[in-house]
Amino acid sequence: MSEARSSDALSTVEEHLGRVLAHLEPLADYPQPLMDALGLSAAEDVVSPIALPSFDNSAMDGYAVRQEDVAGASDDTPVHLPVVGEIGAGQGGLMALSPGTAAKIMTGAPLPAGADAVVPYEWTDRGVAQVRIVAAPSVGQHVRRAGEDVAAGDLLVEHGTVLGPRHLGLLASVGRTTVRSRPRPRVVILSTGSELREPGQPLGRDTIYDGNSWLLAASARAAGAIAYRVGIVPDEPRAFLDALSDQLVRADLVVTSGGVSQGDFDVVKEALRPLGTVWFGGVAMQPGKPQGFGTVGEDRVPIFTLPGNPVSSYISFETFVLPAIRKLMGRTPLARPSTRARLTHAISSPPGRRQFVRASYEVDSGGPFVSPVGGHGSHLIGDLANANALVVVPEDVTSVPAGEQVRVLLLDEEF
Ligand SMILES: Nc1nc2c(c(=O)[nH]1)N[C@H]1C(S)=C(S)[C@@H](COP(=O)(O)OP(=O)(O)OC[C@H]3O[C@@H](n4cnc5c(N)ncnc54)[C@H](O)[C@@H]3O)O[C@H]1N2
Ligand code: MOO
Repeated sequence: MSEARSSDALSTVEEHLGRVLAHLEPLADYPQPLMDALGLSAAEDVVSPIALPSFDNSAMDGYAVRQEDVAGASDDTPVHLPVVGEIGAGQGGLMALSPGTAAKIMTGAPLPAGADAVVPYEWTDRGVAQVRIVAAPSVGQHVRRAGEDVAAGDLLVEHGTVLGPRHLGLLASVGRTTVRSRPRPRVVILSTGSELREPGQPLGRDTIYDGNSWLLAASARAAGAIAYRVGIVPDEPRAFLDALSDQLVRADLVVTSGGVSQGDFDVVKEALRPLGTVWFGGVAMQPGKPQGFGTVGEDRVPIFTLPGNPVSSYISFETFVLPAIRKLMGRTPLARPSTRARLTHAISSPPGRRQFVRASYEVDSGGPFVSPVGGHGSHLIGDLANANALVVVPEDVTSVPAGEQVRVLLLDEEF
């Protein structure tokens, strides 16, 4: 962004999101230790270097046999075989089984050459020198064949897969120690406002606790980022710029809240405008109209300047910052997918603005339904905490009657 601009005309949500996404590229991938890759997007096709199982082995504790030696075994016609050895898991070497003999074998131990079945202990007298066998396995029974699960060269994890516990377990099982993936973006969060105090500190009559930096840091972490919550910066442009430049070294993204509307102490606007690299303007949405986005510092770190009202801040995060974090991480889809539900109570909405209505989403025998929670005020954080969804009312709609099917964003759903 080469110069600061602002305009009275509102951008649409899509225009602003486009403005944001155009400035972001996925972070460079590198091989990460398996545990660090949990929840990240794989940046390689992982092909198995080995087969699984990698050798024929026993599925039961019992005796390795040649099936033809025990084919007739029953309670009435038991078969007796000399026991020529014992093979535990992790032991085995290259032992071969001669015709007419059995070897004790434990679950997971390699099947000796010549053996083609395993008789479980339960079908025997568990003999040590000689074993009495009263039932016959079929050929191959209780044997786990090399390669029956995974063949060497199989594609294990496709590029773009979000790595979960089962993927990581599989990668470790084929001997991988790392997997190429995109790192978690480091998101620095700053709250501005001389009225703010840290939770735990005493409050005066004119001060409030800084809820936003926690709300935003938790949202960033929930989105998969590493969140650095810097906390409170007073309404002084110098202090804000100092705090910001201290943080840039560890930031892939900066998110501020407050100080971007029309007030006399709008510190973020005042401090960043002269840089000429941050756009400030209005977006046709409610809450969340005053927005800013651009880059700061030599490395052009992207910065979001979100409005200070807590609900505005949160909904701005959901609408713009969440897709940005997902783009940096190489995750798709970028935006939270929507679903549809029946609206239980009528709602009104300002013309020309996309409204995000806090709501509670449930499903009963009549299908999904959604009920507005609390009022419209952007300060109503108590109501926000009781919501699990946002009803999206389009810009050209000013009222929606009860019973209508509406578009809903489910806030706690993985995607
Ligand atoms: N004359 C106008 N006034 C306002 C307009 C407008 O268009 N014309 N827009 C309103 C809207 S909409 C919003 S949203 C807010 C955005 O204001 P700022 O981004 O400048 O935020 P502040 O003024 O700093 O704070 C607004 C409000 O939020 C509280 N706040 C701020 N930070 C925190 C925090 N970290 N934790 C909890 N609460 C916070 C702050 O105390 C204020 O009450 O502007 C409207 N005004
Ligand atoms: O847009 Mo403000 O964000 O309505 O409260």
